[in-house]
Amino acid sequence: MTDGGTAVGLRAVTMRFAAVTAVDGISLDIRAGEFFSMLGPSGSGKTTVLRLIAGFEEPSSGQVLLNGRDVTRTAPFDRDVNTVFQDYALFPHMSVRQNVEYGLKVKRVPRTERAQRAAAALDTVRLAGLAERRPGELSGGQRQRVALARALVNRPPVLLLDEPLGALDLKLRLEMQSELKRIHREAGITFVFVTHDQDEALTMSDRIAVFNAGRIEQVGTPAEVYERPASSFVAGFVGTANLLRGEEAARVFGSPGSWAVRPEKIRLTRPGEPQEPVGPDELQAVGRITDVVYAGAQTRFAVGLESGGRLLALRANLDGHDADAARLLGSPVTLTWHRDHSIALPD
Ligand SMILES: Nc1ncnc2c1ncn2[C@@H]1O[C@H](COP(=O)(O)OP(=O)(O)OP(=O)(O)O)[C@@H](O)[C@H]1O
Repeated sequence: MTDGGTAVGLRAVTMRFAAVTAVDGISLDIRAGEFFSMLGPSGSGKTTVLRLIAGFEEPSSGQVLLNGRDVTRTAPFDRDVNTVFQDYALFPHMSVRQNVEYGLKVKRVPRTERAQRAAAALDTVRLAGLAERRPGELSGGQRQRVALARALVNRPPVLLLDEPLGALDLKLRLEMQSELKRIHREAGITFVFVTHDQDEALTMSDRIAVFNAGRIEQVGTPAEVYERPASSFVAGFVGTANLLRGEEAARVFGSPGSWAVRPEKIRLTRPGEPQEPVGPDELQAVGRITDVVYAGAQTRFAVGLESGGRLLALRANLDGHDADAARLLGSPVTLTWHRDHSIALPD
């Protein structure tokens, strides 16, 4: 299934709810086998797009294609997709195994095959040992795995996941992120994953669509979206933008417009500190530290530039000296970065 064909296609899809345009003319191709994330702030239309793909909504205009077939007016149960929701929606009175088998039973799959497929799905999510428990006897992460197994047992070519990790605490969330990646690899099917968490999208996805107000601002690999954001919105939503505009930008970047540079690309040095030689392709700006945030592994410095504007710089806490970095407030500093890391933005 990783043949790179198109698993899901959207053609100029618009969805209006009374006065609200939730989805505004979106076109998109999701390739078979990819881990595709839809990332954006609350209300940007991600869930609505997922529901349009699942068939829970019919678009006001445009087309939805699954595996090349127009399914715009096809009922959800006639579409080759399964959805995993954030709230799991498990049956509390059934065992884990019964929950997983339920969909197959409805489809009248014979008992032996049902048992085999449920066992395989529970193996995939590493829950084989808990098959006879009820959902109430499981942790949040385990319940999420049951929900996944229940979808995987149908062997859908496309799995839709709506913030499936949203209810988990941070540690469990990180664990489930790598579990989901493994399951995606092993199942070899297309995952369409909705999240508002940029770290989650960056670490898990083959490609990301960044949503803003019902439109897609950029589709690209995590590195493309992070290193080469297509708009100020993307630069700000995925990572820290460090945006300068107009005259302030012109003085630092050498030409007007909107420019950004990622904080970790900036070298911060104080007068008297040993300086690496400044290369011909490096840009520099001078200013004073206006804020210091010690964050353990790294320290975040806000620097008010002499030429106007503010840039954030990150410094890895390599020698532990930043533990008392707050004393550096007000210190003059020089910021240096390679011009390849200057990002010109169209807006
Ligand atoms: N059934 C509905 N009736 C009316 N408005 C709706 C309906 N569903 C969604 N909307 C509106 O459409 C817009 C997009 O909603 P959607 O749920 O798709 O956003 P989202 O990006 O998934 O947000 P979140 O991350 O909060 O789930 C919002 O303004 C929302 O209020």
